[in-house]
Amino acid sequence: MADGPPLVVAGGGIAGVTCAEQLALLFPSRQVLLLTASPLIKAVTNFKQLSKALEEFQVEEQASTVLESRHANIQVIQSAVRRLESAEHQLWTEDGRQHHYEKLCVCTGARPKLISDGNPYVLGIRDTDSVQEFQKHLAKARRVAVVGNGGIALELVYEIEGCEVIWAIKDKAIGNTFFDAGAAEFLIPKLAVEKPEVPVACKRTKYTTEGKSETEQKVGRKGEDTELGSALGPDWHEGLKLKACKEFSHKVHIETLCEVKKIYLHEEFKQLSDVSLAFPNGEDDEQNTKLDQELWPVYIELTNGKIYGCDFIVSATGVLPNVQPFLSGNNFVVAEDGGLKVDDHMCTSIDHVYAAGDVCTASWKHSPFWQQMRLWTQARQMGWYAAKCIAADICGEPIELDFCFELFAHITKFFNYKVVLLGKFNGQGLGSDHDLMLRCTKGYEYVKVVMQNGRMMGAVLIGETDLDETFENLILNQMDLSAYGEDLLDPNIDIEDYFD
Ligand SMILES: Cc1cc2nc3c(=O)[nH]c(=O)nc-3n(C[C@H](O)[C@H](O)[C@H](O)COP(=O)(O)OP(=O)(O)OC[C@H]3O[C@@H](n4cnc5c(N)ncnc54)[C@H](O)[C@@H]3O)c2cc1C
Ligand SMILES: NC(=O)C1=CN([C@@H]2O[C@H](COP(=O)(O)OP(=O)(O)OC[C@H]3O[C@@H](n4cnc5c(N)ncnc54)[C@H](OP(=O)(O)O)[C@@H]3O)[C@@H](O)[C@H]2O)C=CC1
Repeated sequence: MADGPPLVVAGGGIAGVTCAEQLALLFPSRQVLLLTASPLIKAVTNFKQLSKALEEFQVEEQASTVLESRHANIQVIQSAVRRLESAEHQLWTEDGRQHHYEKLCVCTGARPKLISDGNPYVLGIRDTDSVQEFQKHLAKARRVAVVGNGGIALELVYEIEGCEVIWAIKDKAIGNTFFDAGAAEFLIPKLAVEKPEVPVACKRTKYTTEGKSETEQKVGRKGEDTELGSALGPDWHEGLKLKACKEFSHKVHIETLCEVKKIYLHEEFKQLSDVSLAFPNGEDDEQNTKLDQELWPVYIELTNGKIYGCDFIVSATGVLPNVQPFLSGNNFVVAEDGGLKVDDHMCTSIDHVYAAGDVCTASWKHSPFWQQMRLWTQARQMGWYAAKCIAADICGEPIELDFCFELFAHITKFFNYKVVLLGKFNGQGLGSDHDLMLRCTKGYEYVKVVMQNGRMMGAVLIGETDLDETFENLILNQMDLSAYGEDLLDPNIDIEDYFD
């Protein structure tokens, strides 16, 4: 192996592992060091490009030895980075060791941004440990409050069974990070019906811990330290028991246009006089009255004046990039959302330090159809592209921004529907200067396209619409579609024949 300081990657999630693997392939005779706080790493397997922008892959939690056996030049050190001395090209890990680097890529992910830190009744969901904690609480729960209106909240309210859910959202409609009110309206009826036994199959990223015995999984988990593991991802809830003690499927009560004003532990709540508790769905039935005469472990007061008792609260309120060990003594430029700012070569503001995945904020001038969202797909793409940029820098070669940053494309599943989001799917950044076209068949599909000057800028496709690839092409080629008018979404016209 060649002499000289190694190429170092910090973080064993999708971004870090993809970056390390790509570096190992690009520089087979150089040492690549992967420093990670978590004992298990996340590897992408069975990667398939479904179309120009949509991709499918599986993610496996693996022991670090599996990665080392795949790449002889990768060494994994399970110890968190504690300090970076960028001027000296060196960093220190928790185990007291010092590591020199030629190039460093920071891929330390993010952690839940909780509405209340240190409250034992407020849980966040990020990694295997936090899910186990959640499951433990849920098993005995009668009522849980979910705060937030993004990906985790959408998944949880649908997946939780046998427990009342109070869902508190800031917005008028559910799922604000992914949907508009129309799509929300389409999805809501699913909360009133039983969950199907067999979830819909959908081509997209999938999360597995296959190939590991239960013992290995236990051994692999971190101990009592407070370090975060890698983020979970698609289908993390599949195979998990998210069922509480009651016999019903869903019982979700949504409180819109409100935030959390205060959280009381039951001792504090008992001291309050003159307060009355709210009932889910406003029902003052016998059962509810009986429930609310009991003491709850925790009470949540909303800005709309209502107070609900519950067993615990899930704060599904977004993430904060894990940047702390890198900031002190270094002049990183940090974006408003707390991420390390990176340019179109994934370079941070510090020489020879790159960043990728949830920890970074893409601060280049974006393509008109792309935006950053902290998602698995983007973590993989950024990790891969960061390695290419590092290689180009070492070899003194130019490199252009990768095509994957041309078009935002995300496949996921909500409420057991396949969901595809393309481009400016919510008219992001377009102001009022855009039109919407809709096609909706209740319980079957919801199609929305965002148009500007006759060109397609984005789309939301819920259900089996088969329009993914055609719309992806129409957004990318910016064809003038004015002449087609409403025909564009006419279900009796085979749109693919027009454009393929
Ligand atoms: C419950 C849940 C469901 C999700 N569902 C989806 C989904 O359906 N689709 C989708 O696209 N995305 C989903 N996401 C988001 C997706 O999981 C993340 O965007 C993605 O995993 C981020 O990858 P990453 O490598 O940047 O960070 P992470 O996966 O968070 O990995 C960060 C790594 O850095 C390590 N680390 C942290 N600090 C240090 C340190 N100081 N030194 C060394 N190592 C450190 C951690 O141990 C970890 O290994 C979901 C996230 C959650 C929490
Ligand atoms: N299927 C998928 O693709 C999934 C993706 N994920 C990803 O995992 C990460 C974590 O998910 P999640 O935590 O749901 O984050 P998201 O960013 O998806 O959503 C956070 C939500 O919480 C709201 N919020 C923020 N602060 C508060 C507050 N103080 N009070 C009330 N609401 C608040 C946000 O509103 P506002 O936007 O107005 O600030 C937003 O609705 C995200 O990157 C997400 O994209 C997670 C699950 C599934």
